[in-house]
Amino acid sequence: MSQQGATRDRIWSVDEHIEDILGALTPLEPLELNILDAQGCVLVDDVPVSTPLPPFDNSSMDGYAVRTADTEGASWQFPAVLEVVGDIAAGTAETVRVAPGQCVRIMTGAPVPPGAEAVAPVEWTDGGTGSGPVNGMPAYRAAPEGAAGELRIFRQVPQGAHIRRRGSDASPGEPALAAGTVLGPPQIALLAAIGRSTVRVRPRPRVVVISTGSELVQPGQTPGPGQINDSNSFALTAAARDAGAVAFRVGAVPDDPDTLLDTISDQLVRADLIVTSGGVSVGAYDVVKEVFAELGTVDFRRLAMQPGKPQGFGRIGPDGTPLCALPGNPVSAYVSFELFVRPAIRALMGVSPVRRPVVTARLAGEVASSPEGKRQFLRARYRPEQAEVTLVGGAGSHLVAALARANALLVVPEKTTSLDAGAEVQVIPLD
Ligand SMILES: Nc1nc2c(c(=O)[nH]1)N[C@H]1C(S)=C(S)[C@@H](COP(=O)(O)OP(=O)(O)OC[C@H]3O[C@@H](n4cnc5c(N)ncnc54)[C@H](O)[C@@H]3O)O[C@H]1N2
Ligand code: MOO
Repeated sequence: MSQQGATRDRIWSVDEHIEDILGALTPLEPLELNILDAQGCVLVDDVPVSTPLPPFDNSSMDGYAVRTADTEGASWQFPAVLEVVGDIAAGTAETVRVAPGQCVRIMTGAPVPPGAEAVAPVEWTDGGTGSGPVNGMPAYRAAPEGAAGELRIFRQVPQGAHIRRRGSDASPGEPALAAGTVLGPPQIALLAAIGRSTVRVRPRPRVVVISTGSELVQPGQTPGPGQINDSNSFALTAAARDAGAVAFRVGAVPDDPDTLLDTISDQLVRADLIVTSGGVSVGAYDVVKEVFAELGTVDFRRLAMQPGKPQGFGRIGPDGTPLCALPGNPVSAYVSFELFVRPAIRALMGVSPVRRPVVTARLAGEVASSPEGKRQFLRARYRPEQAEVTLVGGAGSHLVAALARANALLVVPEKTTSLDAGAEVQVIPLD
């Protein structure tokens, strides 16, 4: 057999294909992004705390800033009586000194005035009403007189009570976030809190999704005889977004080499990765294979898996943009995406682990037969509470309705040709 023939006849394992794809990719160059645009991205540099958090001593309660000695022994029968000498709202810059026998009305988040050592919540006081404890303060506009007058405090106020100290959450020089952190909402909160408006991250890859097939029409159009709706471009675009990419759905291109080449050439400018579906098998109109096999930079292989046997991966265009050519059957395209494209997107983002976790579960029902020598990915419903998994639909790679009812893939290893009910199996949850 010729060398070429040997390569053509070779069957590659799922793991070999994943490793070849990952080995060919390097994370995208970092970009300075607005912190919200950086959501889900990986931080490239350590971010130190640049400003103390909280930035100044402030009150954690709506109440009165006091000198603690003035409240010593205060009780319901013998309240401390203090003069209210000011009113500090959050955002106020001016400060009033609290002298012995005085207090200042203060709001949550407002700076603690000099002289004050603690805050008495308004509920510990008469709120200046001259009667018993109150539940809150009247609005300033309705009762501006609440900012002055006499206040009774019914409890002794401990030193430092209800004061959030400057720097008690984070101090300058401490690490705020380490390089490699994936920015979720709490991390974005911290960046904003320390005053960072932008941050250097590996950006989300821009993924262009193109489906191929002259039989395809777009949802909303009426399929003619022999035509079907293009579902892959939607599934793959959604899956790319789910994996963290910025995805562009180009839609369906007919099985015409020139149209496909023109379309892809137009898309290269906005693509870090191109994903195609269809046209990779052995038919006379398998346009993706026809176009890219000729260029020589995309390798088409058969894998020992079901669904998803025919696969292509390589580089195209002047910048060597990576391209994943997935098979057209809807379940094959989706499963291939989960196994190969999702890790590729995560590798480009610098996120780890790149692969979805695999869990062990008990099989409810049986797998009557599975092809020997192929790793089979059956659609399934996984119930984590019971660590149990049930098959959904059959093995056919056209079963898109069953796919929509599944939330996991059940992995049947290459050497396994059937599984008994109750068997311990490997499951890839998809959510
Ligand atoms: N003689 C052989 N025929 C086939 C083989 C083989 O080894 N020898 N492999 C089969 C396997 S396995 C697969 S998977 C498919 C892969 O085919 P292609 O990637 O070339 O895909 P198409 O032929 O274009 O389409 C296959 C199937 O999927 C439907 N399809 C395609 N695109 C979409 C879309 N965007 N949305 C919805 N459905 C789509 C298409 O209509 C076909 O029914 O080849 C087997 N054949
Ligand atoms: O590999 Mo195909 O994906 O079995 O239908």
